[in-house]
Amino acid sequence: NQCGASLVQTIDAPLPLVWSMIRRFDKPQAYKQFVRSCTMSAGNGGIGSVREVMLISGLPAETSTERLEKLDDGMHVMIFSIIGGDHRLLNYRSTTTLHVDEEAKGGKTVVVESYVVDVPVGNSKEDTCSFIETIIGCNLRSLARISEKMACT
Ligand SMILES: O=C(Cc1cc(C2CC2)c(-n2cc(CNC(=O)c3cnc4ccccc4n3)nn2)c(C2CC2)c1)NC1(C(=O)O)CCCCC1
Repeated sequence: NQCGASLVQTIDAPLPLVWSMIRRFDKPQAYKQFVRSCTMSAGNGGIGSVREVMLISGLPAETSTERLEKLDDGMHVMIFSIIGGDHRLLNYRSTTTLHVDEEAKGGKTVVVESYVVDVPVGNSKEDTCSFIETIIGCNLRSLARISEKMACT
């Protein structure tokens, strides 16, 4: 029993700049505010790499082990899955793609992040989606803030 959805964030910054932030599999803390640090336990950031994510203190979970499934610098697609950690997200898989918003002059970037995950026993599909989408929403707004600030300078 899985749930999933897609979230969209428009960013007023050039696609290459936004992509340079997203593609750093070894540095999720660059814009994910619940992440304290990250170390690579396999690979050097390319496909098949595995990262050990340490969360900020005060959260129910402390760690997450995640594997990079796809990183396409031509199509601007990144896919990672969660393969371990002291949390309750099983079979979580995230797909993030970047697009240029042709309508907006000055070339804005549209980020689309989709996920699927098993609904944990004891939780409803709605609760699970709401829980995950709150965090993804924070991450995408943080990415927008940081990218737009970098684009200004
Ligand atoms: O951004 C982050 C960092 C991140 C990663 C993690 C867990 C290590 C995976 C957490 N977390 C999770 C938990 C323990 N609760 C669960 O497991 C959990 C699972 N089902 C639920 C279903 C319904 C209600 C509550 C649920 N509760 N304690 N802390 C956080 C805390 C909540 C803010 C942030 N993670 C994602 C990313 O894009 O990197 C985006 C969000 C999804 C995972 C990937």
